[in-house]
Amino acid sequence: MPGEPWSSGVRRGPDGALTVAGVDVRDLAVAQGTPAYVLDEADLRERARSYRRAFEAAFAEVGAGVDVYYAGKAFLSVAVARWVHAEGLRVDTATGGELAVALRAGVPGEHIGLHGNNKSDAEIARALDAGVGRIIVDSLVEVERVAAASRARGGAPAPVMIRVTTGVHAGGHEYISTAHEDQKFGLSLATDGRVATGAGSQTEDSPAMTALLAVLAHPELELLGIHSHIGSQILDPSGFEVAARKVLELRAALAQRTGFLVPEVDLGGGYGIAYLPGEVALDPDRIAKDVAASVAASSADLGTPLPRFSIEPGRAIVGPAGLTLYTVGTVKPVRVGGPDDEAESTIVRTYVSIDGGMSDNIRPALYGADYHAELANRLSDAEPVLARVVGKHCESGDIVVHDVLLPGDVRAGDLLAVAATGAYGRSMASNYNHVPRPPVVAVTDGEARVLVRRETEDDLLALDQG
Ligand SMILES: Cc1ncc(COP(=O)(O)O)c(C=O)c1O
Ligand SMILES: N[C@@H](CCCC[NH3+])C(=O)O
Repeated sequence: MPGEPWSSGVRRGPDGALTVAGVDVRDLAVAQGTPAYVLDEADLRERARSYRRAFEAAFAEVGAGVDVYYAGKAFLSVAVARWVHAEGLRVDTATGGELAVALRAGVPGEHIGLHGNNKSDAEIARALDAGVGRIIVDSLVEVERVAAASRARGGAPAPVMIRVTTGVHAGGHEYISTAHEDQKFGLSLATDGRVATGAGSQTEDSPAMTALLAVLAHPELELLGIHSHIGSQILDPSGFEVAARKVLELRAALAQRTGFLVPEVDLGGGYGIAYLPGEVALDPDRIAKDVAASVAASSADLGTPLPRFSIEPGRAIVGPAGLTLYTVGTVKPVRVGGPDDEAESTIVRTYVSIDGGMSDNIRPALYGADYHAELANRLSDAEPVLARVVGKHCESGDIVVHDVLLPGDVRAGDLLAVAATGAYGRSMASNYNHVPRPPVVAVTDGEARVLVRRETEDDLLALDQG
């Protein structure tokens, strides 16, 4: 330490305690309590900058422009939206709630995109009223719904992208892979026997082509682009190139059919990070160069000029910048294997219970995700034990770290830090067992500042109408 999977501001202080951006975690625990999400601002901003610079440089090299949208679903607060926007990123939102946060942060509407497979009329209306730069349409019915909302406003045509599913399946877990056919997102590129309803065609069209034609048939809509997101926590980048090729083929086919060349292609997010020591995150420079070269080659093959591109990284910007700080409570050795009568071959796992759990990090329970933890308030030379870090919830799957070596003298009152929890931790947190959600505390140049305050029991009781 430091090094992956920790944020770049993590160090061991002279007495062995962790510091983040110059803030001692023991002071943080006293001032903010635990559990607490700790966000290293400089690290987050640097990742935002490096993605933007890498993609701008690589795409400029092949003659294309690119915009980087931060995927707010990973974690969005007003401050984070401001930081990423100040670093030249735009903001991708998935709901009216995320849109509200981006707008509160002062991100201009034209720098915001709105996603969602089931947008409400209110969300569509709010996006149009805010003048969002793009609504990413997820179904054929939504083409009509956005067109009707745009018509009702009578202003400029609403800028839309069509989200397509390319069949490319990438990412760590089925639930976070989003471009295979049998799931709820987007419109398939595969022809499935349906006949196009747009442009008087007699040929069978894919749902994706049908939707593009439907958008073109609506004067209230401006067909801005085609969108593809293939999954999340992707460590093998070849899927991005295959998916991009399929989208560019669709764009060329539409141009051949209608003469309209879609101006933008969004390649989605999904860039994988390191969660464990020894894991290697995708390198933005490498991936940007490879994808840019590949889309340039595909466009040349297809004989179409390059579109403008965009990408939507979430996890890669905020994930490694965050850690969660917990206080250890019960420590319990449990015999988990080996014949009962042969003590020397028995495996003992030490269950280390912390004061949070699946309510602040659902990813291990939901995806089997692995995390890394370290003793944070001190160093110890005690013999390591095989530990499982578990939460306080009434659920045996309430595991935060499946397997980790911790010093054998780990005890109640110690602090544990779990690395790389910045993405999809707070944003997927719940109140299971009426546990209030932890605060998000930013650390910058030796100072700590609360971005999202800790929930209280009063907050929970205030919702209960008796
Ligand atoms: C459409 C879209 N864009 C961007 C993202 C962000 O993905 P990640 O956080 O893996 O970069 C997601 C989530 O997987 C998504 O569904
Ligand atoms: N929530 C997922 C990532 C997003 C899934 C699809 N948009 C995770 O924690 O990995």
